[in-house]
Amino acid sequence: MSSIAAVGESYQKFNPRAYLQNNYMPPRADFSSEDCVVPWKLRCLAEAFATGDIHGRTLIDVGSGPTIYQLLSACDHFEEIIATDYLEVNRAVLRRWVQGEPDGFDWSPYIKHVCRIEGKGEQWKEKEQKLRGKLRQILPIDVHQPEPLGSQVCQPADALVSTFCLEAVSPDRPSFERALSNVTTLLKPGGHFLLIGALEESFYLAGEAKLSVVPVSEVDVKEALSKSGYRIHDFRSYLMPPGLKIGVDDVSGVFFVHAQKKSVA
Ligand SMILES: C[S@@+](CC[C@H](N)C(=O)[O-])C[C@H]1O[C@@H](n2cnc3c(N)ncnc32)[C@H](O)[C@@H]1O
Ligand SMILES: O=[N+]([O-])c1ccc2c(c1)CN[C@@H](CO)C2
Repeated sequence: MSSIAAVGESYQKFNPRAYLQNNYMPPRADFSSEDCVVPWKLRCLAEAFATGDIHGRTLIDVGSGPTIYQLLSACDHFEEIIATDYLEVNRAVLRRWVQGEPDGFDWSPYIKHVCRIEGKGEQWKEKEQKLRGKLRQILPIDVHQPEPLGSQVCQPADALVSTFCLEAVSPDRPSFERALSNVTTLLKPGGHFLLIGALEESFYLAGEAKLSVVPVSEVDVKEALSKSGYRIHDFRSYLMPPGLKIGVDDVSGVFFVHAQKKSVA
């Protein structure tokens, strides 16, 4: 079995609820301290969109998983947001959230926090409804395919977001770079890409699943982006404090990149 096929096989055991419990509940989701990793991620995204440089008709989120936090600051700047994931179990979690089904994960602390740091006086229920209204497509994706969205005819998006996907689904660095190149075909020239990921991580747990991760450094990420024809506007790193190393992975830190796909020269 190819190493990429092995990755796909390992994801069959991925448990969304366990994944959310591990990464999106306290201690990693502690909104009382700006030093905590989840507020840091939300601030990076809010500040990137607050520049006003990133806007348009369509934004695609690559490898959404069972989470929506990564779209909260985007939803004011795009008419349509397309979420994507490899697993139906994750796409179903997102569909249930969009439909407002009661038994899902409680994202309200995240929505309240983003409304607070955006400082526009927006009510959290307003932002929740706005995102639900814009999240119109939840599509299957495979970043290892040259056309990651397959036959779904999608005109290139104005922007991409992707959080903790590429390194978590690539068996090695060449595969990581190819996946980035593949997803870049989804983005129009001049389009913006907001990428968040794990630094120097080799595995993470999601219930029964133990997923392999290709360890990447800042330099690796910058090199991959440069090879795929991006200009980097902003690159930030967060060092995972010992108190947030809770055994669910061996992540050393988190990176945030605001990159722009060069227009054809
Ligand atoms: C670590 S999770 C990231 C979830 C979410 N974006 C976040 O910020 O927590 C990685 C996601 O990549 C998805 N995935 C697995 N294989 C993939 C592939 N070949 N192409 C695209 N996504 C894939 C998984 O289903 C999972 O939802
Ligand atoms: O600290 N965090 O907020 C956080 C959130 C999600 C994830 C991590 C850390 C580390 N592992 C990745 C999967 O490779 C998923």
